[in-house]
Amino acid sequence: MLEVFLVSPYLVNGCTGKMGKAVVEAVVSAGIHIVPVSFGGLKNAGKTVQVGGKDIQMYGPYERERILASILNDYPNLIVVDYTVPAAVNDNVELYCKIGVPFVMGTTGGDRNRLYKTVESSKVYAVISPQMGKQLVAFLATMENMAEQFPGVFSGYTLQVMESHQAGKLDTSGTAKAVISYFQKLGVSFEVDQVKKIRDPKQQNEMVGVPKEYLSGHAFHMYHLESPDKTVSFEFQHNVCGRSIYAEGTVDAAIFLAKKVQSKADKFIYNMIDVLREGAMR
Ligand SMILES: NC(=O)C1=CN([C@@H]2O[C@H](COP(=O)(O)OP(=O)(O)OC[C@H]3O[C@@H](n4cnc5c(N)ncnc54)[C@H](O)[C@@H]3O)[C@@H](O)[C@H]2O)C=CC1
Ligand SMILES: O=C(O)C1=N[C@H](C(=O)O)C[C@H](O)C1
Repeated sequence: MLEVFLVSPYLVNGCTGKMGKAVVEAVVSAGIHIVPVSFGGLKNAGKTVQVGGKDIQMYGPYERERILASILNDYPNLIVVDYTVPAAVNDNVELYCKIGVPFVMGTTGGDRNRLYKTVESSKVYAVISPQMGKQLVAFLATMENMAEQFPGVFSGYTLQVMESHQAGKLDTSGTAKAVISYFQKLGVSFEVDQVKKIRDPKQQNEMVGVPKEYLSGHAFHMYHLESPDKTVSFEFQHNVCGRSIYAEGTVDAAIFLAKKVQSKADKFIYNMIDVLREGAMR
């Protein structure tokens, strides 16, 4: 039987940011309709900006409820994509849940426990993940499997974590936090505040090896494990330059979510491992 699937229009919040722009461009090139509205910070409120060849009307923190409700009325299949800032995560999720609009949350940080509680009590469909890149999601899934199958296998090992991102990144890597949670299940004693964050472009280029052209948009991660007697060590690295891997994954997440909404799936909250497992990443 042929699958009947209505392509949903997407509204991308934070569309003037690095990820917001990359996602709008990926959505446009996938031939999906962009709703020409976006919620951002105060700086752009009231402005019309050009992103991905579209004129997009920006709104600040005020009037958001009225605007989003009216957009959902005009576009009942709407999917919201959020790439804003950690400080906006919880307010945004509360708004999406209040209005009842399905959303993809790519923004990291904020109070993650509160975020999940809000979504759980609202029965709004959502994909929430600090990492949208297909191969990186597969790495997270592998770590999750190892932690489930061999809990405690790295007990006594010491862990060092380094992450380097563009100077403007406000929080500690959400991906590193996820990986650390798996290492904790594997028996390693390590807290997120022990992560070495590198935000200085000179150090990033000279010490970490980030190419100069990607200093303004990169995500390099290194995890080094060592046995108590220092005779055994492990190192995991994932280094990403640019934004396209996440933008493509976000489009996959939004298409996946639209299908879940339209099929009235029993489960409401998904992560990218769910999207990958269902074969929904191109
Ligand atoms: N899930 C994933 O795979 C990825 C997640 N990210 C996350 O996405 C988020 C955004 O990253 P970038 O685009 O690099 O940041 P950015 O700083 O380039 O963009 C942030 C955007 O948020 C807007 N903004 C500022 N204050 C706001 C507010 N109060 N409400 C709504 N919008 C506001 C800014 O105007 C800007 O458009 C970060 O949390 C980052 O960690 C980034 C890359 C991949
Ligand atoms: O801010 C970024 O750039 C990134 N954020 C995500 C995170 O915090 O894990 C994903 C990737 O590291 C890029």
